[in-house]
Amino acid sequence: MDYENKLVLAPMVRIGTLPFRLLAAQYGADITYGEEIIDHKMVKLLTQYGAIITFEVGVINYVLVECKRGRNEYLGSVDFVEKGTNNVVFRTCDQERNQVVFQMGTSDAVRALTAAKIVCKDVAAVDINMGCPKSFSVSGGMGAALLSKPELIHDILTTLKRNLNVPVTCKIRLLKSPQDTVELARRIEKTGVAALAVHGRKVADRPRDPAKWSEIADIVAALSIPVIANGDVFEYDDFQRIKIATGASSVMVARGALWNASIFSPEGRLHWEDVKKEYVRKSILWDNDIKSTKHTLKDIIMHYSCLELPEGKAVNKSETLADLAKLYGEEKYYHFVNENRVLLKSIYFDQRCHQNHLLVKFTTYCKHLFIQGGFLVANY
Ligand SMILES: Cc1cc2nc3c(=O)[nH]c(=O)nc-3n(C[C@H](O)[C@H](O)[C@H](O)COP(=O)(O)O)c2cc1C
Repeated sequence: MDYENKLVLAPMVRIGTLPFRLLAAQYGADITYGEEIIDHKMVKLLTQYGAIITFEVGVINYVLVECKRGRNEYLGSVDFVEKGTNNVVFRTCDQERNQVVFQMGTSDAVRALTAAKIVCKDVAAVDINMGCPKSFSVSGGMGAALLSKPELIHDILTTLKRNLNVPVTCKIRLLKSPQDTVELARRIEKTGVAALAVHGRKVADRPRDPAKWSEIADIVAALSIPVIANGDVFEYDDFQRIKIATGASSVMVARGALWNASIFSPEGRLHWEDVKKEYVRKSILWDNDIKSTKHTLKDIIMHYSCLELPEGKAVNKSETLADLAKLYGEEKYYHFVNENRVLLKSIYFDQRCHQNHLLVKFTTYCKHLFIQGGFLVANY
């Protein structure tokens, strides 16, 4: 993975699922971070039987339950599914294999490595979130809590770096003084990370406080690894502005992309209503989780309009992707995608039963063009 001159979609909880990442990539994002996933979601210690590894802690026998990786033949995706609940914790696909970053929340090197090993063959890089100020993260010793524990940072990053074959990075916030941030960044660089993303705000700062690009510049000047600058990029021209102001190798954008993912397009932004519709179609195509789809739509609507208006209320009331398809006039598309999924899956399985590998390969290829390409379906 190359971190020079890249436009990067920032990690965003409940937003950065597969459809949103592909949307950003379609408009020009080079690297797309997934939403933060807590390592506990990938690996669990349970006091029950029937799992992969058992070991003793004190007098109790624990089992390590890992998320199961599988190809979803319906969608053409790779799913990591929580055992027991069958909830999809992380969904990706071959199309984004070389640009998707798996971001993780962790407070423990061994657990982080166990979780990262489950996904590392399907992603371009693994990143550790060291900036989240939310109490859920900090109280669990994750996110911004790590910023005051350089030994633990070192432990986590070196453990991942030594044992994974993909680049390892982390994303930090600014510390109280520029000197402290630079010192921490230097320690992080020594762990061998491939790049460092810096959100130019301090832990106590609010999103409305201006990002401190000059303090990102101090870090860039002190390091030789690529720095990814993040904070207050709202227009395409801001990519260049922040690069010049900080000297950073690459630029990461969160809210600017959430509100209009076509921010990455050098040809200029599309109308947000069109981008939103494209997001709905991609959510249908990849059978995105309804809660996350609604959450993303509500964030977009709140920015441009108001949730109390009819569209916002209708999104709130929607219970399924079919409801959203109806709301956005995408019913034909919804039925087309779902009917053809069933058809392609049945051909695929039929042929697999006959063990005709060439036919299976051909059908998989057609399916790839047909379903994953999205454009064929989207133009329907
Ligand atoms: C809705 C939302 C969710 C976020 N979730 C994450 C996350 O999962 N991991 C993370 O490191 N930062 C997360 N952030 C922080 C952003 O990645 C980014 O650092 C911050 O918003 C500053 O960038 P911006 O000024 O371009 O918005 C989130 C931000 C937003 C707005």
